[in-house]
Amino acid sequence: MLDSTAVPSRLEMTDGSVEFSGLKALDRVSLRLDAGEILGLIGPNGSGKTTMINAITGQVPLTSGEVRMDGRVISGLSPRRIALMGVARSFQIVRLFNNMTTLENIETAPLAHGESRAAAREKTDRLLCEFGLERHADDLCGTLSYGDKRRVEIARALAAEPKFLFLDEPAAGMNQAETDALLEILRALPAERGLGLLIIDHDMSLIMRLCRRLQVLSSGRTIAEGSAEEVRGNQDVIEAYLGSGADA
Ligand SMILES: Nc1ncnc2c1ncn2[C@@H]1O[C@H](COP(=O)(O)OP(=O)(O)OP(=O)(O)O)[C@@H](O)[C@H]1O
Repeated sequence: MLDSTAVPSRLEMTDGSVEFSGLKALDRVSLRLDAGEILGLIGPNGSGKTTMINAITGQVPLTSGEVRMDGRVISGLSPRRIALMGVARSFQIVRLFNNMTTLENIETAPLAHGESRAAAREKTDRLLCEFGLERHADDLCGTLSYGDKRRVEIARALAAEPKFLFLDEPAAGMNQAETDALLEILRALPAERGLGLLIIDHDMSLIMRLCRRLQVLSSGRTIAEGSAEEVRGNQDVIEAYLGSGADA
């Protein structure tokens, strides 16, 4: 049970900038994510979405600005430290240990967090069941379908019991039935686990079905924030997507 009197965790980037050899991938962007909510981060190709996740999780350094978790500055810490503090992610391109089984891949997360083998195994078994992966428990991850690999990656991220989870195109490569099943799991996570979920996706129907609040990036800047309806009707958003030639 969640303690309803506890102040929910909050992750905040304030005026974050990231430069790559002079290119401003992020330009003074602020973002807030509270435990218990799902935020959709959208924008045309190259608008800075993945860089935003990389900056918060410590994979790329901020040129200026800061990231705080519950008031404590975490920018500048190593990705491992940030992960241990409760910020987990999946990658646009799945990163699993292909020569390890599904069970072993998921189990690495609680073991890396210092849990006993028995506790790690119990947690892994529950996640295998929740994600419908039991029949693949002993299969090497390299042999799984792309959709199954994505599910293993998300299950592994959850096995670390994060406070915040960032998913970069979680349903990429899944068919409609798999996508729908994943959506049901994702939708329940904030309430069930009290975590804050940030989802990046180009699939607007997925984003609209999952997220109450959206933030839109274009050329490294925030151009709109609000509900799906507010964002959809925003002129800057329409122009950004038209300019990129992508579907809004
Ligand atoms: N490691 C890097 N080195 C140099 N430039 C980079 C690097 N990572 C990203 N960029 C550039 O930064 C900008 C933002 O890229 P980013 O991947 O964050 O965008 P995105 O919104 O996630 O795009 P997509 O929707 O295509 O995944 C792009 O111009 C990209 O080419």
